[in-house]
Amino acid sequence: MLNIRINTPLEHFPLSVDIKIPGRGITALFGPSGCGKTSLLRCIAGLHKATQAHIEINGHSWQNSAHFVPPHQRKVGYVFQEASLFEHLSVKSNLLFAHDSNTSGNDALTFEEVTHLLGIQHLIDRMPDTLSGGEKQRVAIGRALLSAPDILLMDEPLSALDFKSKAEILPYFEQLHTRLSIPVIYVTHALSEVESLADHIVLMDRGQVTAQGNIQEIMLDLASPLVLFSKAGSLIDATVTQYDSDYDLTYLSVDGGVLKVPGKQGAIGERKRIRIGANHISLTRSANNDSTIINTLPVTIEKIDITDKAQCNLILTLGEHTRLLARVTRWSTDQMSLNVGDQLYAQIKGVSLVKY
Ligand SMILES: Nc1ncnc2c1ncn2[C@@H]1O[C@H](COP(=O)(O)OP(=O)(O)OP(=O)(O)O)[C@@H](O)[C@H]1O
Repeated sequence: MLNIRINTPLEHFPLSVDIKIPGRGITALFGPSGCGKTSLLRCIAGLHKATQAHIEINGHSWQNSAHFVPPHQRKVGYVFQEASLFEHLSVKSNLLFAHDSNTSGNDALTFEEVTHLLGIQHLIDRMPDTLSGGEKQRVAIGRALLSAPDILLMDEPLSALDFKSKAEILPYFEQLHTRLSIPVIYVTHALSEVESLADHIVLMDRGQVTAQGNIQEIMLDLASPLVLFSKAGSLIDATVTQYDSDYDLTYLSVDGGVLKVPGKQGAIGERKRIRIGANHISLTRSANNDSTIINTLPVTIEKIDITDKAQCNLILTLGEHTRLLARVTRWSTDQMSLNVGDQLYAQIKGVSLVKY
């Protein structure tokens, strides 16, 4: 567990945060440009000495009013936008540069594990200038991990990469996600990265935290800024149960029903995270089959929130414990006399798989 309380001036506003970050999993730090995300990472790493701070990781204090642990004594892996590899050293030498081989007692990853997880075994004899952007970034992540850090800080690690390299690197991040037993703080502007990688989220604006918590819950919190995004939606857990080769459809079991998605989407039993856009849900009172929409699930209205004159955000419960966000017009809410507690059918027009 990471406890961070910081109050320190920045150029235009103070950085004033009180955050608790779980001891494992990926926490996305998300917010507009200039809101203080990098400054927060620099304070955690000790690269910026906050005037008032209480930074504690796994019970060890890195900073409080009485002491300040210098950056080189903090076990931090730091990955930047641009992979800053030593150009005159081979990939292997880059990886071994800060390798701490005395840490085999704890849960640190070995050289073989890191190169395997990041798919860079075949690159170790190459020089950095022969690598693609995505490969360089994977090596930079490997180097950070091999220093056996207590925390991994990633500052927009994909933003300098083109679309193809991003798509290539994301599955490796996913692998890391399941294997790493240290907390990762991942700064990004891209909601799609948050949705596919994050377990937790800290939303920031002008140096302040506007929401923090489990990503699935924050996306459904009607008071959170994420709900107001035009691309607002819900993330739900699913398991692959069947593949229909006649129609090339994969069946995904979710709490409260089954969803069908086009194509072959993984092996039976594989767990997936799926996203359902709030604008992709229509509500009906009967489960009619008279539609081209293939996914219809029974839901109950838990909350209705009038967002503006035209639209309402609805929280729907599905199954035992799953909730969905739906955005409908205020006109239809009135026409259908929708009320909290109503049992309806959600016709789901688009389901996307966000986990690789
Ligand atoms: N060492 C510093 N001292 C004072 N102010 C700083 C310092 N470093 C950055 N700032 C200011 O703090 C604010 C936040 O900058 P920061 O780089 O932390 O934001 P960010 O959210 O990471 O932005 P981006 O997403 O564009 O990278 C900016 O106004 C910046 O000018």
